[in-house]
Amino acid sequence: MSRGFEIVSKYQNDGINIPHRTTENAAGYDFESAVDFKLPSIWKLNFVKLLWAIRHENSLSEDEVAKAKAILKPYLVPTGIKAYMNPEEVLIIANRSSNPLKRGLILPNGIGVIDADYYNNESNEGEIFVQLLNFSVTDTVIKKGQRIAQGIFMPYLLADQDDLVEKATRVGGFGSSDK
Ligand SMILES: O=c1ccn([C@H]2C[C@H](O)[C@@H](COP(=O)(O)OP(=O)(O)OP(=O)(O)O)O2)c(=O)[nH]1
Ligand SMILES: [Mg+2]
Repeated sequence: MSRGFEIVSKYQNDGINIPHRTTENAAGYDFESAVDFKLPSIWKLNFVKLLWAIRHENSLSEDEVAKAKAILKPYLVPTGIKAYMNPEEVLIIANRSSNPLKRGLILPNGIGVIDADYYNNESNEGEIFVQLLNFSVTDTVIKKGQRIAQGIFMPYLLADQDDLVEKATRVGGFGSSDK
């Protein structure tokens, strides 16, 4: 086995491009968005009211809480891509440097960790998603095919105590191993 990318079944006929490097020595394979989307600016949130309520222990209405949660919740950008790799390798998803500068986009998880056993998992076939938040003052529009993040394959090391805990089989992502 080696490492590489495949298109997830449901996107087979959607014109998805396999992640690619743009220059000879680029470390990152650029991932494109599989959809058009608009990310609202987080400043649409009424921070003054929110802070006032927290400071003065006034409770917010259910509507206000729901709106705040919706705006502050990271958007999961589908890529239509899955990645296979050797067991002791990982794919690190990192932001593009131009994202915060030009588009106000950050990865709220810092980096994304794509595990080798995420590939072809039973719940979503191992589709890679990129978490994004828009901290700029305007909404950001991203078109299908626009590059949104980069993936870097890396080897990882095991700790001496690794065998002490029995390992489960991965069934999905985003908290699927929570008890
Ligand atoms: O930006 C990301 C981060 C993770 N994942 C997928 C691949 C990864 O293998 C899986 C689990 O990620 P992680 O272990 O970081 O998240 P978790 O919250 O610990 O979820 P789990 O309980 O499923 O391990 O989710 C993505 O598609 N994009
Ligand atoms: Mg995990």
